[in-house]
Amino acid sequence: MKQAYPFTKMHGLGNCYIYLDGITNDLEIPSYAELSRQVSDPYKGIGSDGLILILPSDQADVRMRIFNKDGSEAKNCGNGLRCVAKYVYEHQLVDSRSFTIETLSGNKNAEVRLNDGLVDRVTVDMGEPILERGRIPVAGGNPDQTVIREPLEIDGVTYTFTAVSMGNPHALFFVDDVATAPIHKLGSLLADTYPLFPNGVNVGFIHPLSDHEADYRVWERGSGITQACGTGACASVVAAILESRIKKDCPVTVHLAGGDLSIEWQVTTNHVLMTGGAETICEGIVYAEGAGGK
Ligand SMILES: N[C@H](CCC[C@H](N)C(=O)O)C(=O)O
Repeated sequence: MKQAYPFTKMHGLGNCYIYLDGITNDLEIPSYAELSRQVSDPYKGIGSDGLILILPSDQADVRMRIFNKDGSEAKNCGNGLRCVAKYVYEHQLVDSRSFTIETLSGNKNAEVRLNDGLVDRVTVDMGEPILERGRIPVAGGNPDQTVIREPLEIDGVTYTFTAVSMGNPHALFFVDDVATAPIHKLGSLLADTYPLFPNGVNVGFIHPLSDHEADYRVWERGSGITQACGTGACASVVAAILESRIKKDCPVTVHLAGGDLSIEWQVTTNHVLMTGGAETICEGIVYAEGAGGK
């Protein structure tokens, strides 16, 4: 039996999700994975990169769960966190401009900036990057070591990548021009079922332009090419610093297809700060199977 659920469609630099507010409304949905596949479909659904749930939390001010277009659940989502922060502030679900959001990769501190009473920019402390091979994870090798400039041969061509997790895994390939990056070839091969990445991987391409600027494009695990990836922008700056291509501890403007993010890997805290916009596109009602979500 289908039930009607209020939704809000939001985007962070064009990385759009369907948001369901499980604080204000009772969500009884048998499968969030199936709902994500349904709402993400541009023809039979609403059209998005996935589904994000805003839920009560017993360890933070609110909780975020994020499902990719294919229904897989991820542990973090930078663009999603900024949109969740905008939503919960503007709907008075939090009572301060600074608050915490629980994710499967830990609690994240968010701070919103207002313009005429609405949130126009959000800074999220994305926490410390995870660099150990076994925790990213990347298969093989020494699980305690980092993965920096690792060779990967595909069809007779040797690529090199650096791997970073922001709670979700990223493989970063450095290129001379993101417009000619092998995003389809490597993204479609590596993102979801390649043995080297047991949990899949978000495949990113970064072109450092200076110590303070970089171009970045992404093929996301579970969603394919998206306009932007917040965790990926964080991971790309970390990878560029690990490869000594840019200096640590200064904000880097990362140019993504859908817009810019400011990313800073702080020396003092070892945390990565992400600052950028969040937009509300529309609100509506989606009809989905009801009863008992998980
Ligand atoms: N596809 C990602 C989740 C969404 C991350 C991205 N949209 C962001 O803004 O960080 C994964 O499976 O790890």
